[in-house]
This record gives sequence, structure tokens and C-alpha cells, in this order.
Amino acid sequence: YPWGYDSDNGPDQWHKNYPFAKGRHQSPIEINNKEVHYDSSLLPWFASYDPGAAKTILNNGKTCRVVFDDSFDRSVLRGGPLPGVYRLRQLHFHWGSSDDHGSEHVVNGVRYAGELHLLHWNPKYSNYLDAKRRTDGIAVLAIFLQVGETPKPEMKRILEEINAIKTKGKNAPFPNFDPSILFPKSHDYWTYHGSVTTPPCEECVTWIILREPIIVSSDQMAKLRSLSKNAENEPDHPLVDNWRPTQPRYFRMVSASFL
Ligand SMILES: Cc1cc(C)cc(S(N)(=O)=O)c1
Ligand SMILES: [Zn+2]
Repeated sequence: YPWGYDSDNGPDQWHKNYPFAKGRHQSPIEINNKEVHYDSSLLPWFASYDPGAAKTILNNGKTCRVVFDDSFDRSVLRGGPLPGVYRLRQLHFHWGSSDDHGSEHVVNGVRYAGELHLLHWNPKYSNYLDAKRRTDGIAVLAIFLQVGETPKPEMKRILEEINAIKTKGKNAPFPNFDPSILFPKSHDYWTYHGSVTTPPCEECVTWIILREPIIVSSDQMAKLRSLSKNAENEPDHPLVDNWRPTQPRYFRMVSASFL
């Protein structure tokens, strides 16, 4: 019975089929200023993305995802805490059933309406699946979505496609898109070592979480919530609350690139 976010297959049950979910380096976590360590040696991060690498936007019943050509170092993330370049493979979102929650990471008790994840893998490994088995295999750039009056126009392109991928299994061409247009002004970030926030929850992720959220409108969040987790010919169930609750930090340090 496939994992999900409902009471019978949700985050509290995942460990039954995916033992990593009870590990000591799980994500997401709470980020509290009191426990963050400013690391002056942290470098700035850089994204060099080729808009031509964007391929498809899809609904897999669990999120809205844009996939990129990752057959060579075409769109890469580098710098920050990373030892080398990491290849952009996909981006996706997590969101709530209302504007007051939906993010996976929580900052000083603040839950945002959603969270954008740009997923990259370390090309020193032969492929993405091999990278997921390595502690330095994956880098996720996370950007909070905050509801406000002046939404970021660059989000429109993604949300305009939502109508084409309403139900699980639907996909649409999504050419010529550079996701760095979604980035906020500041590149300030927190970083820590954690896991994939969906099963199998492998502990292979270097998290780079931007301090500055991007502003989206309440209507744009409602657009995301108009996606369905079911396929076209099945009873309709809105795709909402696809976020994992925060996990124990245990003995992990969260470093900040800013004072
Ligand atoms: C590697 C990977 C795969 C998936 C489906 C999701 C993530 S997440 N939510 O941790 O960014 C990471
Ligand atoms: Zn994610």
C-alpha cells in the first residue's frame, strides 16, 4: 500500500516499510536561532542553470514537479557547503491546506505556506540512484513560500501550467525555464546534513535553506491546492498537506552563512 500523507499511510507509518525514516539524520527539522552556528568560512553558493534543460512539468499524485535534463553538467549548483558541482534534476513543492502552514522546515516556530525544493545530485557518482545511496550524494536548495500582497511574477509560469496537470499521471512540456528567476534577492542560507523528506528517506542530503522567502499570492497557493492526488477517472481528492513534520535534530549542527 503506497506511502502518502494520510493517517493510514502518512509520515508516522513510513518507518514500517522505510526503516531510514527513524534515522538520526532525518529531515525536515526546526531551525532555531539559538541553536544555529554562524560559520564565517561558509562560501556563497552559485546556480548556473541552462533554461534549455527544462523538459516537463508533472503531477505524480504527491507534488507538482518540473524535471530537467541531467545527462551532463548542464544546470549546476556549486559553492556554499558543497565540495563541487551538483546537477539540477528536478524541482517540486510542498504546501498546506491553508496559507498558515505547508512548509517542511520551520524557522523559529514559523511555518510558511509552502516550500520549493530544487534537487541536485553529485555527478562524482554514476547516476542519481547511486547518489541517493551516498551521504554527499544530494543537495537540495530550499526556498520558503510566504503569502503576501505583491507576489513574485516569475511563479506565474509554473502556476499557469497547473491546469494541464490537474490529476495524477498527467504531464506537459515545460521548455525554456530557468528556475533561478524564482530566487529571492538575498543568498543568505542555513545548511545542515539530513535526508530526503519522502520515503525511502535516505540520509544523503546537504540542505541549503534560504533565509529570505519568496512572496506568492493566496490565489497562487490556491492554484497549487487545486491539484488532485488521484488519477482522472478516480474520486477527487485535493493534493494538499504534502509536507513531512519536523524530525528530531539529535546531535546535528545547523550552520548559518550570515550573522
Ligand atoms: C532526492 C529527493 C527525492 C524526492 C522525491 C524528494 C526530495 S526532498 N523533498 O527531500 O527534496 C529529495
Ligand atoms: Zn521536497
